Amino acid sequence: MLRTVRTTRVRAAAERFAIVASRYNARYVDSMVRAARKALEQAGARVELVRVPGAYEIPLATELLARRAATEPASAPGAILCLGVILRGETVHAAHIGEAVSRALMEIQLRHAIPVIHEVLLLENEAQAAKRCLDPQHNRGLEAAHTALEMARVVRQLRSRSA
Ligand SMILES: Nc1c(NC[C@H](O)[C@H](O)[C@H](O)CO)[nH]c(=O)[nH]c1=O
Ligand SMILES: CC(=O)[C@@H](O)COP(=O)(O)O
Repeated sequence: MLRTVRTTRVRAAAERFAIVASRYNARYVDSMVRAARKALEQAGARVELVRVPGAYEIPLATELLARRAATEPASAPGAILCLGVILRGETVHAAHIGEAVSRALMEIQLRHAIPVIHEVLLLENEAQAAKRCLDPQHNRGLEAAHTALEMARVVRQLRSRSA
């Protein structure tokens, strides 16, 4: 008897990534968001975008996304991309924000074992921002997407080895 075997190709669920991006200096941050989102979606990923007022608010949204991943594994992102632009002004406020955000993002990454991609840029002036956010050759949002894709793979591989 001829038996037909029907193979069902089950598409792996599209990998998820989250982007947390500040609205401050939106001309530059939005360009990074567009580049990151395009690269991730071209890689077949689904992207959740969370916008916050300024760079200083990025860590809280990142922490809440990481906590949700712990209680809802299906929502766990392969990585969280943090995008922002901090421009130095007349005071040390910019440096304080940059230092606090960098420390917080590293703590979140290690506490939750979720890659947190840090592209919250502390810059001297708009020329530096234009080069890193508007120039396709140097767009740090694209860099963030590539790093996110690679780190998601690294974490998957390490977890499968220890399983
Ligand atoms: N000056 C910039 C800020 N300042 C705002 C802070 O991020 C924060 O929203 C405020 O201190 C209230 O908590 N934010 C940026 O992202 N970039 C800047 O250049
Ligand atoms: C990083 C900022 O918040 C920036 O706008 C602060 O500017 P200033 O140091 O001139 O108050």
